Amino acid sequence: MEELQLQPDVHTALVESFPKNSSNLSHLLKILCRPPLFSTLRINLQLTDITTAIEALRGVLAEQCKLTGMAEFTLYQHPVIDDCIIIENRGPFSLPQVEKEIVVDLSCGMAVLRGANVFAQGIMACPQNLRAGDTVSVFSDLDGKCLKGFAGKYPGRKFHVGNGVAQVARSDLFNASGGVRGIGILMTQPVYEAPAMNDLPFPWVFSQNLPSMACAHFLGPQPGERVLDMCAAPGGKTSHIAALMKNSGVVVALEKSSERASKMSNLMEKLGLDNVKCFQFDSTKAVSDISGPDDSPPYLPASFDRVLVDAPCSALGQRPCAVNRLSLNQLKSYPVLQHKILLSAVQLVRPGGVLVYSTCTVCVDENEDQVARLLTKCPDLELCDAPHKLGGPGLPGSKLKSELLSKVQRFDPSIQLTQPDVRECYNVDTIGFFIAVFRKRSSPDVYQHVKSEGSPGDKRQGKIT
Ligand SMILES: C[S@@+](CC[C@H](N)C(=O)[O-])C[C@H]1O[C@@H](n2cnc3c(N)ncnc32)[C@H](O)[C@@H]1O
Repeated sequence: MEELQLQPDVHTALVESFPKNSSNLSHLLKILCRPPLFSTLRINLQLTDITTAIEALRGVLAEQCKLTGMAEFTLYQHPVIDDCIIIENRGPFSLPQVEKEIVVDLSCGMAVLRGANVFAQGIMACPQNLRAGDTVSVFSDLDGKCLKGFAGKYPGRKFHVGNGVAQVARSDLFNASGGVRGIGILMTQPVYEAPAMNDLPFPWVFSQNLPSMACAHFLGPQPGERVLDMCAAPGGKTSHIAALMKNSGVVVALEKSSERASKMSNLMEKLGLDNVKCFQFDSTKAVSDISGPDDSPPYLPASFDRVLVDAPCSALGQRPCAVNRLSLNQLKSYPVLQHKILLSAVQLVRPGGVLVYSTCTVCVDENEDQVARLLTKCPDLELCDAPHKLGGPGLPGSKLKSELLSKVQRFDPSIQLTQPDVRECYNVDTIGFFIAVFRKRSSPDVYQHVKSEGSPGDKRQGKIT
């Protein structure tokens, strides 16, 4: 695949929204098609230390490599984000294609590019005579048109993601009982070599992109505080925040989708994080003059020390992504929703408290322009420097004042890598992402409910009357 494919009107809108002199959008769309050259893992340092974690993970990944025949991977700790382990991936490799072809759905194809094996449920087409042990070439269906059970060589648009060894026969894949589960193809020669991250056998490890890890660190939650995560499922950042708080204080996690909220709640239980309270709730309605019972939403203004808005977004920073079927209406809906959630967030954070806004998209409307809009609407908000500089500055030519561009962090994988050593590129060759950190100044008329300067944590202890 050459370039991320978008609906034509979405592509036009994106081109028009990008400041003309600031970035090469076409180069960015090419990079978004490829996986990052690093995988990252977050370690819960409450449960283990980083040296032990690296040693244990090295052992597990070495076993994986023995099975696939790949060379071992290099692992090391991020120099600034102390709970982050970086793994160097490899590729792209130009590979021969073999006679037997497997076609997988697009999401499975993208997962293979990031190191996954092919799960049996992801297989759409395979030869009539496929047997366990056969060497196969794996292709990703581009248009979502390959029907499940197709036999023979699929003639539609597809691209090669690597070669592997079938673990099952065709008869096990497509049968009346819905087919087997588990690994269908063990990827021995993927176009990009990366470790398989699912099912790592340790309770202290969580597969997470570097900018996502940065969000919780930039939020800076402290043990004993009250923290709100307004768009929380599946719970990656919530669980990170809870771990950084050493499982003390309270993390309230709101999620609009009931299915996603319930999965998140199960994840928190599995991770043993008892300081998290999960609620299915619409965050645009999370602030009210009358609070919910038993610390459930909605909440009074200024109820939280820190608030994270990891907003619903167009996700146009996700990598690798060969095709995005987002409609123009969907694209246009995100800035409006994000602004509404942010306005609730601003009310819910206490004076002096911290608000972090993040998206996994490259769209200016959802990033720099959203920050500019919020600052105009909320004079009591101040854009701050994050504790670490990992991403680059905001896009010049956006609505954000030029003197503020260095305060936001845009993770733009298309920017020219200047470091000669690949090991220095892990902060750049990431998914596309954006983070802004705000602090709220005191503004008594807006926060008339708050009768003391104490933190909301104090309120629970009866210190605010
Ligand atoms: C980018 S995802 C969050 C990812 C999450 N923070 C993590 O790190 O795992 C955005 C989430 O916001 C949810 N969402 C969308 N609109 C919402 C709303 N009005 N209130 C609360 N959650 C919402 C979506 O269902 C989605 O799960």
